Amino acid sequence: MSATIIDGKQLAQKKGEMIKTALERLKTQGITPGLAVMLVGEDPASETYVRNKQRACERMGIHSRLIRLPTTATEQHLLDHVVQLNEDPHIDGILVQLPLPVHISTETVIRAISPEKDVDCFHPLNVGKMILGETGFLPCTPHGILVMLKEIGVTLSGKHVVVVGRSHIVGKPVGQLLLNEDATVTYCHSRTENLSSFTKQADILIVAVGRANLITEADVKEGAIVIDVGMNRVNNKLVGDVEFASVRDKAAFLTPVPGGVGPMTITMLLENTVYAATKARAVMA
Ligand SMILES: Nc1nc(=O)c2c([nH]1)NC[C@@H]1CN(c3ccc(C(=O)N[C@@H](CCC(=O)O)C(=O)O)cc3)C=[N+]21
Repeated sequence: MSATIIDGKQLAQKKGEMIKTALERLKTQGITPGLAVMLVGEDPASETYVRNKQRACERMGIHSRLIRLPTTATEQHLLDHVVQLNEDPHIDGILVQLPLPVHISTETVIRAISPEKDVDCFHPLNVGKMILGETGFLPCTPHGILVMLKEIGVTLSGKHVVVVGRSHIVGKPVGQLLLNEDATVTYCHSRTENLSSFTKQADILIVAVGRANLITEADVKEGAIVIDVGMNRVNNKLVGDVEFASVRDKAAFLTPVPGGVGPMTITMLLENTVYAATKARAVMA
């Protein structure tokens, strides 16, 4: 069997059209949602991601503002900017690109972002609401994955989802989102013993570790759905955490890297920005 490749780029475009319609409606009410992105330092991967986010905003007609700070910026300096953005009526969403330099506390900076403008859904208040299944922001990458799974029409209720990785940005929240969809969720991570014995049980395998080719065909059940969240640069080429060529012959569905989860992440960020704007300005999108 050769897996159906889930085209994240195409799906992101399709969802993008819907967001565009909402934006046009907002425009007629004189509203242009605004997103502020803060980038500290010069990490080349972060530069690429931020550029992609900005381009997406431009394409959609979302006002975007990039705030660049040098690696040497102090935590207070960053916090001052966050406070300013919290109060800025033109800004509906604030995203602080991670990772931050080690001398800055990520936790402190994220807590400083107004929960109403937290389009990443990283603030503890929004994380809590998400876990409780309350309405509000959903984290971008996990939400993008959920949308992909819904698009292929899989029933999530009762399915065994195995998540490899427990980061605050992908692993932990994606498991919680799928738990809310009545999936049975197993978390694996760097300390898991006999990883393969778990991954082979997965109906849906989500890999978000950051290690090229960690998962091979031997780790996957025949007919599984495999979602690859990895972004690894190997010999100047972007590859995921899943060995694409071999897993493709065993899985029923597989997401590519690039062109899978990445583009969906950006589209969900735009959706959150529009959501923030409609909430803040008490209008219907
Ligand atoms: N506060 C914060 N929010 C984030 O959402 C966030 C972050 N920090 N730090 C880093 C990760 C990573 N991330 C990606 C987004 C898009 C692509 C993406 O568009 N990828 C393209 C390829 C990009 C390329 O060519 O390098 C693709 O997969 O097709 C990748 C990775 C968001 N993150």
